Amino acid sequence: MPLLQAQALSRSFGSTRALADFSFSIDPGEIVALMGANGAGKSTFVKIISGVLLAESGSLTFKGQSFAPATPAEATAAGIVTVHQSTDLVGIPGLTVADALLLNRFVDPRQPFFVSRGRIRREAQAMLREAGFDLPVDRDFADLSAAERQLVAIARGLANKAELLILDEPTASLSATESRRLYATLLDLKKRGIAILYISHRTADLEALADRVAVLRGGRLVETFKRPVNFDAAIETMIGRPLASARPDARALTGDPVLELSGIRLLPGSDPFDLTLHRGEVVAITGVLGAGKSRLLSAIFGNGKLAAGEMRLEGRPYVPANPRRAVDAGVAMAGEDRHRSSLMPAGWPGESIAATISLPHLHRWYPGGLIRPRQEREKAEAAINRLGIHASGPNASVWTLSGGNQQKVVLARWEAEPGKLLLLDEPFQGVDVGARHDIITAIRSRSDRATLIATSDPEEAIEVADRVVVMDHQTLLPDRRDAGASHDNRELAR
Ligand SMILES: Nc1ncnc2c1ncn2[C@@H]1O[C@H](COP(=O)(O)OP(=O)(O)OP(=O)(O)O)[C@@H](O)[C@H]1O
Repeated sequence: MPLLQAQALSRSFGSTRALADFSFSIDPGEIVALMGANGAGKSTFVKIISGVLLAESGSLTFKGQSFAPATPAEATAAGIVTVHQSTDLVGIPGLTVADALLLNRFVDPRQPFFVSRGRIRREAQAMLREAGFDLPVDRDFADLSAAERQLVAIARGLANKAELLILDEPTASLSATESRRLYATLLDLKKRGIAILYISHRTADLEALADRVAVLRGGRLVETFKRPVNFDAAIETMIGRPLASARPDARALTGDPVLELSGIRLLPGSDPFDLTLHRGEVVAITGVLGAGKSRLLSAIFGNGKLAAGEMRLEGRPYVPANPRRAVDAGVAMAGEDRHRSSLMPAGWPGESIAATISLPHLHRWYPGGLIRPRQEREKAEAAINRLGIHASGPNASVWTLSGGNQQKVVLARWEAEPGKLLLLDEPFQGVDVGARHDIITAIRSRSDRATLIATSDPEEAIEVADRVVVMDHQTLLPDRRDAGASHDNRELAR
């Protein structure tokens, strides 16, 4: 008997059919992946089975019983646990691993939880033992790696007696090593009969884990692929057309130097390094979380100071006092955290796609301070077509878009603009394979600027860049620091 069965589920938002006649089932101990372009309806399905949204029609059964959770608490009580990325707890000072594990209990008004530290530690240790994870309960939660935080979130879910675990892009910010650790844990849970519904745009994840891959397009289930999955065919089914060769040839470095970094120390004690970016070139920096990738990009963008070293932009000394100065000098950046740094809050006047795209350009496009809505709309329409943004139009709120489509709007701000240097920090988080390919093609077609991309995914680095450099402990790895040699870093990046 299937653990969960969905029959002809449908759900619309205004004129958008997010899910249409969607039927699906998953057995105990099975890992099924949902694959679909941005906006295909994956999250909508997950929200219906986890009690966040109601379907307009269709039905669900769970363990043979009819099932229609009206709240997330109801779904969790039945054994359906959704693991969200647990980065949100990082900002709470003094929170230990034990606290993070038992957090739901502290805030549950029906079950006040006034207990000693000793009991909190013991309960947390029991939860970790039960999950089979080895984590120190007294460590500061903020000091954990992204993979460890993910494990805390899973252990919390399992303590709720999960029978179906839903993971939405759990590896989005994990390095290859951290991802492999997570795979081993998930395969172990599978052996124990727990079913896992897995959403990811990384084919490496699906290759390692999925018994079946269910492909969605336009809210419908179009095809299910069994292991061993032919991913080329699955991707073609997902985007509805063949994907041209995904790995562009690396090009020779013929352009002039655009950015020259010499003797850079990111922190006072870290090792110095040099790096030169040439016009027309795309360079990717990869490395584990905390290696210093974001710190370097931020410093180049005028956010945060270098401990030592010199930067030159087109041959001239470059010392940006702040991001505004960096933009004026021809440097643009799309940051890692789209929610905090890139989108206007819902309900603000600037939350439309058109306004989001034009916001940072206002002082250049409208020197007189005049907003020209028509121009703004045209820019947005062009971006919607170019990047395949799934939206009702340029005036749609960015908050009604699926995660991957929000990310495309953030990229659209700079991707087609003139400039000397484009900095992208984890630019493809949540972006589907088809769209990523189109964006990479657009980025690589620019011969007038250099692009520096930070990504935790070595495969992505190899796919996008002419050169891959590896960062660790706030420095670029020795012997591979600059031009020429760096092609070999493809090997190293793996
Ligand atoms: N609250 C909402 N209001 C309006 N439209 C919505 C809302 N939630 C989802 N949609 C629309 O429903 C469609 C499906 O969205 P969904 O989030 O399920 O896609 P997804 O497959 O999870 O995409 P992604 O890979 O980008 O996360 C999209 O077109 C989205 O814009």
